[in-house]
Amino acid sequence: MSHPLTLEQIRRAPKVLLHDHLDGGLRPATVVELAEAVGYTGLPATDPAELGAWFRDAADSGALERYLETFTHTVAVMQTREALVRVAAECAEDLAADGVVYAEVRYAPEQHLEGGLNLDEVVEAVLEGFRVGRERAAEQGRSIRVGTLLTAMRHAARSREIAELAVRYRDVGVVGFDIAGAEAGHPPTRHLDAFEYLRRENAHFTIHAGEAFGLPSIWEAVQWCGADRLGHGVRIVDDIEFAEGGEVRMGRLARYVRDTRVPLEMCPSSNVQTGAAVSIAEHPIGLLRDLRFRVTVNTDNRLQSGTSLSEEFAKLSSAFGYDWDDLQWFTVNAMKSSFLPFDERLALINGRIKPGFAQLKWAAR
Ligand SMILES: O=c1[nH]cnc2c1ncn2[C@H]1C[C@H](O)[C@@H](CO)O1
Ligand SMILES: [Zn+2]
Repeated sequence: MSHPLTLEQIRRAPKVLLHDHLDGGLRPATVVELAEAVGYTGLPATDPAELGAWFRDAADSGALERYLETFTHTVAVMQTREALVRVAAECAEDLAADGVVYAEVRYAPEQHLEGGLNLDEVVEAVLEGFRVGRERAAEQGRSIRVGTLLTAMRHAARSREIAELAVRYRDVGVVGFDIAGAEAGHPPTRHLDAFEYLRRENAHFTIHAGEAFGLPSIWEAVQWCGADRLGHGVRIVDDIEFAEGGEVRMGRLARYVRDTRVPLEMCPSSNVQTGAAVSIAEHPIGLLRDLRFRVTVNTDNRLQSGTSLSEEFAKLSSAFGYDWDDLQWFTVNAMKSSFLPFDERLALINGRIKPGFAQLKWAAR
């Protein structure tokens, strides 16, 4: 096995992030300051370092439902325009500092109405925040592009409304739609109306599926709802068997997902925390990459996992011996799978990703 790449090396690579939650990526210090500003007294700690540790521990629960409870605190402090602008601006800055050149960041507008904002005002505040963050990153010599995905919560009943919101803002920074939240008991077909509407509108969407629930959820997302991508999708391995002698046998759904190049937005650390994977070393990403599924690497929730995209890649590089070629493969997969227009995807692949990796590989000779 070759030497694993170091975190510092990986930070320099031009990376692409497709699955990152805005309300799962706040800086701990910002949570503390915003809570103080809005009079939220429910935080489990007010020291930023302690609070960061609390989020990681609490999210380390082994169950998605418990993991999701931690969002009560971040969502509570994201109820004003100022808070949303600040959180989005810092998100863009933090991703750019980590070497991310293109990101799709998601959040659920319906969760940010408690302070009196309406859905459009929420979307506009977040778009403004990304604009501010992008400018600040540019001033520091880092260029990042951020697209937004609007999420509907799968236990709620506002998905059609949120899908319409995503279409309304699609020319000004919103690039797609998603559903998230507790998966078991909330199948994607409950939101079929929203997905059919989006398809009629030629719009893009991804669905969290195959994380806390298995193949039926993935099958519904792909075959009934028409998802362009799968959030996680890790349980697709339930449709892959090893015969004696090591021969791999894939079921029809696994073959369909691989053969039609359905992108899998894999989030290794998050999966270990929610129990969707046993450990990073045993994460199905190793097998799925070997079988040439269209795998991408993502953070999910940087706060809850105490991670960054570079750290996710560093962990994978240690566990699986991934080198620059592998990282470039994951990155090009992600860029190809983004919801940007094709010519813009190509421009990022040829103008930033390939030259960036070529330079790193040249320096490592
Ligand atoms: O990994 C996840 N699975 C399902 N739902 C999730 C995950 N990470 C975050 N969420 C939820 C909690 C957030 O409040 C919401 C919108 O970002 O999405
Ligand atoms: Zn997620």
